Amino acid sequence: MKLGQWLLGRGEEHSGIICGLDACGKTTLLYRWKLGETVTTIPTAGFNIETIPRGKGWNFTLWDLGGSDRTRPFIRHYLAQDRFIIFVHDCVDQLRLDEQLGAFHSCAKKMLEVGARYMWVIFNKQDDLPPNERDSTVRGLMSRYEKAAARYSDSVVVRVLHLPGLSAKEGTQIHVVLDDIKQTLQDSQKPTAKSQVELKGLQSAHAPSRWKLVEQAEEMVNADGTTVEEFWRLFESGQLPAWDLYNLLKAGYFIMIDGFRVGSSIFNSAEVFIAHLERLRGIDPDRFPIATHRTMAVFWLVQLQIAALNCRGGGSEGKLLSRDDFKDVLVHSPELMDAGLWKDYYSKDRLFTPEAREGWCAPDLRPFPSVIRSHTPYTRPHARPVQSESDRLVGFALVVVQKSIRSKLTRGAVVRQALGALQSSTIRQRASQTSLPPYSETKAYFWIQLTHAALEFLEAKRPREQKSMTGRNGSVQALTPSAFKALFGITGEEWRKHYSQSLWDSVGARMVFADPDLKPLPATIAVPAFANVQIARSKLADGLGLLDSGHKELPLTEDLALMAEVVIDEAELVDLEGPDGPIIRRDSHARRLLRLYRELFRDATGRIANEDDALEQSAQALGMSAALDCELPGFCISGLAQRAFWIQQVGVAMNESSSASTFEELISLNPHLAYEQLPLVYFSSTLGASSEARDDGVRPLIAMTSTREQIQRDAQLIYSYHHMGMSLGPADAIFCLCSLDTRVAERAAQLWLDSHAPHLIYSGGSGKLTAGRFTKPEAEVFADVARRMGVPAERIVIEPAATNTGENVRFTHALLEARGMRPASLILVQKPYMERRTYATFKKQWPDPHTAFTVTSPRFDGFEAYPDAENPRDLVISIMVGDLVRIRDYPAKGFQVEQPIPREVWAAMERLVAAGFDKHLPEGVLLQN
Ligand SMILES: Nc1nc2c(ncn2[C@@H]2O[C@H](COP(=O)(O)OP(=O)(O)OP(=O)(O)O)[C@@H](O)[C@H]2O)c(=O)[nH]1
Ligand SMILES: [Mg+2]
Repeated sequence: MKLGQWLLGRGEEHSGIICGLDACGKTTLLYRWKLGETVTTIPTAGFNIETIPRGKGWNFTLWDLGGSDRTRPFIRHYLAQDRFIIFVHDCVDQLRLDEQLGAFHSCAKKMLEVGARYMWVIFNKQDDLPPNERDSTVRGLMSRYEKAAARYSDSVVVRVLHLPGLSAKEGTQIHVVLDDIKQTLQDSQKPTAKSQVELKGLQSAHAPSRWKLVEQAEEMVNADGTTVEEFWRLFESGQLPAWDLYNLLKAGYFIMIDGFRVGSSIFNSAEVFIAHLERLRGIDPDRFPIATHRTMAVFWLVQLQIAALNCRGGGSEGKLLSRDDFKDVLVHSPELMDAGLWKDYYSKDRLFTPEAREGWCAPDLRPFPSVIRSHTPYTRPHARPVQSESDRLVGFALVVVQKSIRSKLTRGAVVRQALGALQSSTIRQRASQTSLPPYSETKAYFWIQLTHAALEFLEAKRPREQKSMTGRNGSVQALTPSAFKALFGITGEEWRKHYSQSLWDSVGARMVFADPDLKPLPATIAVPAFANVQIARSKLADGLGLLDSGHKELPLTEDLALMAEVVIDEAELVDLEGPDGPIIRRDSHARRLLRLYRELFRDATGRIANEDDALEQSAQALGMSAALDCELPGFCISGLAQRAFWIQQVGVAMNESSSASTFEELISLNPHLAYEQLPLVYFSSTLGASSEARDDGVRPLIAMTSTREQIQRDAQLIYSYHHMGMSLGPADAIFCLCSLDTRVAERAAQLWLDSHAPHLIYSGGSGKLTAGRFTKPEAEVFADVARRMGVPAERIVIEPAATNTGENVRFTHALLEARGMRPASLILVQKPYMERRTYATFKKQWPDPHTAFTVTSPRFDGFEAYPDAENPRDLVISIMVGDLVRIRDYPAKGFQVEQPIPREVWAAMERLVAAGFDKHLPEGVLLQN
């Protein structure tokens, strides 16, 4: 790639951002350049953008950023490595000199962050200075800025321009500014020895070129012929032909997907990943040298997670992600092929510390990207079908009017917010979608007015009909844009009755609302023919059907921006009481968000104490949501899953927006938070509403499959494995292993009553589970059951001391020996899911090698039928899981004979452990099979 292209982006496009405090003259300057005249300006709520030709293929695209405190932080969305800044200083505004310099510093810092190179500082409104002071004032200011700029001179070129008399209003000297910019950029394109060195330096500061990575990713993917199963087998057995980044990512991806499916957090998946790496290192430390590094493991899994979600966002909406998708994900996010990707987030000093190895450390350079961001339309410009301008504006107007009807704010306030939101989002989207027409205040306002007139008609004039027309709740809130358009027969050409084409499209009408030149705007619009009502009703039903199916797209950027504005304004009123209670509803989203925000900062005023604190806190919030051991008192969102979701979202947003120091800033930088139905973008509605989501809490960010079903399937699989299903013949004795479950006692007694054997042995003292619940040894409780069922006491042998299966064997064998009993065959009776372990233990430990064993248990119709009040489902699953691990590990210790464990059974166990059924694992166990 050519140096110039690299510096300035593709082709000859040169983009810059005009910055400076409010009212310093940015908009005036922009339109002086664009139109050659002075326009009447209002404070810019969002942005203006214009393209200004500068001779022979040189075009400047200039962004004019509103200078208010509220809009200034938005610069981070627009500044890029290849964009320059024109910083406008207002010479007249001497009271705010320090504030102006402060704004300059924050621009320079943002440039450092993104690696932008050039900034121009100009001094505006010199026409307003007394002529005799002009020169000295400007020179004084210049030296202040030059000094300030020196701090950044290593990375940023700041050109402080001396242009006597510069005035945007009068147009004096302003063209020299663009000339200087052009000249400087042209010069910088001529490769000099120095700039090549700089280029090299900058590139290695991090990041191989994206093309290289794309190439590498594609090469690896094309060369990879192994099937998913084959790969996993090779990985598990330590036989992968190469242990490179690609295979590492692939293994990490598989583990992440497995974790996702069972709802375990990235942190848990990282543990599984680490355990695998340790295992491989155990197999062959030379081939698999990667040592445990928890932060690094989490880092890569987070990157894979984001890549997976991005890829999913790119097309296969709603489809479950699986191991098979790895190649797609990688090609979609080739940056994963950059082994130094972590350098964007961590300094070496932070990453290579014992703490980062042992535990998880938050990144110190830049927070991880939030997953949601990649779903927002402005980074995913093609996510939505391209709409016509009128469709887009009608849809927007509908949201605005619906909001204004519901909101406590005045209609004027909502509309003002809406226009600002629309303006900035239009401009933002135009950056990636050049076909989008520019923002026009007149057009936007026209459609709002028209929509308002229509809804006014529905809402006020004809309440009864309105109900039948708008369906559900009889509320205009339920109207979808298509239903609305059908209902009123809106074609998108309505403006023609009111405006001439030339006024409609004029630059002036874009800037400020222009009164119609043909006919005044309507106050209300009547519903046309009845037929339209029918169409509308069916379209509305469609819309509602969609709503019910749960999965949602994130709304358009402008809708989000408006929602954000409303949340911000409502939040300001949250603490106010009106005559009939709080002004803002108790269950309003704004109230919840504000509360969560305050909780997360643990600071009643909602201000960040300092940046480190904020980072620490949001890192904690992430951890909290992962571990879900956090309860927010009074945070009234139904269900832990929802709560965890919002903690995660707000936490990530806080982590990301370190520049936001207030709730207001946080929300305007992260407007998606204002969308109440955000969880539905991730959760399917069924899962979100399920009782597990309410009660259990932990769920993956996206719902891959119902976790309950998966747990059910896995539990059944392990249950069936443990249950050996042997057929029974006559034997010398029935040997019952006692526990909490007296149904086992009954089964054994029944076998005796059915004459399977002359003797009935009960063995068991008090185990972990029965201690404190039975007042006497298990064997005695069990024997009581048998006696009640009619087994004579003299046929019952009681061994009341054993606390585990090994002791059952030894103690009972000794007891029988003492009585001179040497059974040649035993029927072992146990709980269904402990058959196999019991059998394997007796086979190994029973001192008489000639004794034959069969094993049985009470009958149940599958796993679901087994749990009861005394043996609750979750406990049983945990025990089954623990026993499966013992079946693997105990032969090596000499406790049991070997039993083969099918792979799918083991995998089911791992999923259950990841889902939290790990309470009965043997101590210090490693789960790799
Ligand atoms: N005397 C004088 N006034 C100017 C000059 N440039 C702009 N103004 C005036 O300053 C006021 C603010 O100008 P704008 O262009 O709207 O300022 P802005 O920087 O875009 O302000 P925001 O959009 O609020 O950030 C207007 O009244 C302009 O007429 C100038 O060169 N000289
Ligand atoms: Mg402006």
